[in-house]
Amino acid sequence: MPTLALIATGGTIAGAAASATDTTGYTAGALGADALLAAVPQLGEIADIRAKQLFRLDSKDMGPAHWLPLGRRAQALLDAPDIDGLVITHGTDTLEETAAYLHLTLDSRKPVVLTAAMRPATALSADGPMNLYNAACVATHPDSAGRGVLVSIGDAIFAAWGVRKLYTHRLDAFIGGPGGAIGQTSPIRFFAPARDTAASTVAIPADLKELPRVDVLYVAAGSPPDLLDAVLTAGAHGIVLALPGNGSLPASWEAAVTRTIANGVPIVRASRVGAGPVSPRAQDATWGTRPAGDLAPSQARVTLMLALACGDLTLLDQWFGEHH
Ligand SMILES: NC(=O)C[C@H](N)C(=O)O
Repeated sequence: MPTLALIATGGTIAGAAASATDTTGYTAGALGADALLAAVPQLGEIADIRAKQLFRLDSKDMGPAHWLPLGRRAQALLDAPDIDGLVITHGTDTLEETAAYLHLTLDSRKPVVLTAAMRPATALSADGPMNLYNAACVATHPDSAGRGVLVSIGDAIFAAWGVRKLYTHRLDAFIGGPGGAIGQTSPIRFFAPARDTAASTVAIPADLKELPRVDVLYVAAGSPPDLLDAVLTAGAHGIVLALPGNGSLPASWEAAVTRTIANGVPIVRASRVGAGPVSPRAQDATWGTRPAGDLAPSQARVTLMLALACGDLTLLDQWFGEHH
């Protein structure tokens, strides 16, 4: 029987409310890893699971300060010869950021699967137990190896790269590139063959205490470019613009963006639209901007933080340009 490590970080999957019909007024992360496992005795049929409670957070309160220890803990478990795969339970709100961080920093061919839930564990028809079960099935499946970090939620499997939460309430809240499906007739099916994702991972400096600050600016119709000054004054080392449409930079922003990049602060063109890639434009060469490709602003920010942490912005051209 395979051995899986489970890292529990909180989220709605571990949420508890006062009543079974309350799906909004609950405390995320109230239940520990043992309670999550106890709710799914069937897990014992597919793996020997070793659980570790790392955080008990609503993922709205997670950030770079949590990614660093989570990543180090995950790497140590993946390096252990007696561990065959890793499942991480997480809140849905910032799951896409943690997934991107782990995807770019974990160095292992063993499966790593994040899972979450949209209803608290105490709810009628809670979705967490099935999601956890499915995540364990994915993490023990031979086809999951070498795919980088995966996300399993709502009977779907997503690659971490490009996954995003699109719906505030739906149980299948996430979208992403072609991943796979989990169903009754064909238990686990990946839509594309595995690719070697090892080439896209980076080794962050072992003594790194914090990731460089990168801010996301939401550019609404008529938003003034002096928003850039606000985040630069606050100490941003990089900026991601959540721009209208296909990462369309308003004419009124061009001079300030070009000047900011010339002063050594990289700027990424992402889109505030909920789905679809941002394509390269000829003007990127003039402005110095980089298009975010398949990544939402949230994941583009993580990627820029890591490139800055490694002191190598050329990593961005590889990361934004590729499907991982
Ligand atoms: N569905 C959820 O998990 C939402 C919750 N606020 C969290 O991200 O922790």
